[in-house]
Amino acid sequence: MQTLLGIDLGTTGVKAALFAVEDGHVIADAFFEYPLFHPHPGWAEQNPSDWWEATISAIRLCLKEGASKGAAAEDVRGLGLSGQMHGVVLLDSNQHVLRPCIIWADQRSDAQCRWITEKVGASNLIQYVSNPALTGFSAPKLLWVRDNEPEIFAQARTMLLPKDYIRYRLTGVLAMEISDAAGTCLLDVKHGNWSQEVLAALELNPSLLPPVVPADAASGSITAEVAGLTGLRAGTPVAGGGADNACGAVGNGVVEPGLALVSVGTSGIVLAHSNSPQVDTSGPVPRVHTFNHAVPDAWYLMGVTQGAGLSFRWLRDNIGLPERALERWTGIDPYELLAKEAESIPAGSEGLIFLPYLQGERTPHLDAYARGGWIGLTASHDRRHLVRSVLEGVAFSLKDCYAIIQEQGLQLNQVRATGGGAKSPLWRQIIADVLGVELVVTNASEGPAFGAALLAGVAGGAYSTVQEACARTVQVVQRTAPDTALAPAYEQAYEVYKALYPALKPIISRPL
Ligand SMILES: Nc1ncnc2c1ncn2[C@@H]1O[C@H](COP(=O)(O)OP(=O)(O)O)[C@@H](O)[C@H]1O
Ligand SMILES: O=C(CO)[C@@H](O)[C@H](O)COP(=O)(O)O
Repeated sequence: MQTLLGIDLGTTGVKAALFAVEDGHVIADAFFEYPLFHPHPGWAEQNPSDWWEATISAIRLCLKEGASKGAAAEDVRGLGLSGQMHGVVLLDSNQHVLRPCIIWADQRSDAQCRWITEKVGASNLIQYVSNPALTGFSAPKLLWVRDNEPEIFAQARTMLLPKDYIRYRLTGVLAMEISDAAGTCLLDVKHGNWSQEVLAALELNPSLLPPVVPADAASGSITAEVAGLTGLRAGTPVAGGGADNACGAVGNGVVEPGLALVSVGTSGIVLAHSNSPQVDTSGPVPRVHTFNHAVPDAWYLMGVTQGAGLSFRWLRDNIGLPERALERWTGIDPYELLAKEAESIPAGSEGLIFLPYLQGERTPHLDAYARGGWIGLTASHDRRHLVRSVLEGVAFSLKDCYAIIQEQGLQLNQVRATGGGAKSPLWRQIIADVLGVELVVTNASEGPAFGAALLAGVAGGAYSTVQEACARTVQVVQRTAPDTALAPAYEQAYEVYKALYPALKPIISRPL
């Protein structure tokens, strides 16, 4: 059987999944977690060596399960990589990692964002890279290292993004794939090459950046050493792959105008496919990002909620302790138990509002220092209200993203839902109700790993284009219609939610 292997290097862990070329069905999968470190409030780091070990373990386990079902490792036609965006991995002249990766969620580089904006000029920056300087992006993180760890920066010869580091370990090739490179704030997103203007203004040596490679073509192949470690055939092609959100879009068939994606992972996003690199010009600074898609000559507009699934995970780990304990004995998913409790509370959580700004916020506030919280607590609220209000608060933040995307004049015919949070029927329903739109779920249960595998299929010639790959393999399996009877309750709660950030900004937006 001809197969494709997709790897998704997420924030929580890495997934490897094996798919049939013919119809995209899942043959086997494996998932390994790794730690996330917060050495200071607002900082977020991971160890590339943890990613690498987990990736090898996931590939081995996935291929073992595949072999037991008749899918031999030697028949893997190609491997595709997807990963969390924006993280900075620095390598020295021997390609050794110099420090832990500063990941997308890290908020330490606000001063560097202001410096970039001043040096390049706010409007020039939009002209050159189509996006403002935000703490989430890579360039400010790189400059933070230059400003604060000069001895490490002096040794740095190459900057890679998380999944591109895994590419290097799998193939020996140093490259940055285009949809991920778009999130560095150094890529000319309109033309798909490094912005020499921005590099010069920031006094960055262009040799730090590896070549930009396409998403749907081979970028290298599995080395003999990795073949020995995993059972893959040496020489198996490794496609460029894509940023996790771009691969999530491909895996869900969001590869043409009119389609949008809502993803509830650690972060939450709303993205819409676009055939041009259009930028949000309705405010002083673009509040949604313009990035290259993993589809050639296409882009997407994307709004980001920094703490979507993160908020629910925080609640599970700090308030859902009984459910966590029960999980150890019964294996029952604590998220499901907590969501069950929330079902008994009416829409709007009886006036309790949660602000999900646990690691700052991007869309719409672009505020690295924003902090979260509950507002409106009364003695009649109980734990169930806490849970429901978290799910609703994340949905309100996604509505902020969706509203700005709608303002861009893109015709949106269908919104597809994906990510760990979208597995929950209650959370999906709340998001559909709050956005006032039907949410469609596809068979892409493996999310970005599926998209990455489809890109490998295009690279290896199994499919002629990304669109053809999606047409052959992606199907709609479920629809969640908005409950119009609940619209007034949610609209009322959203009005309060929207008023809270500006009112509380002087108190909740303070350097950490
Ligand atoms: N059964 C579930 N019900 C509701 N939310 C869930 C469930 N399982 C996972 N999640 C949410 O999904 C998040 C992880 O999503 P995932 O797409 O795996 O994230 P990432 O790509 O960031 O690692 C968790 O933080 C949690 O909030
Ligand atoms: O920073 C962004 C997008 O700009 C995040 O979406 C990261 O790409 C991480 O994604 P998840 O791990 O939450 O899926």
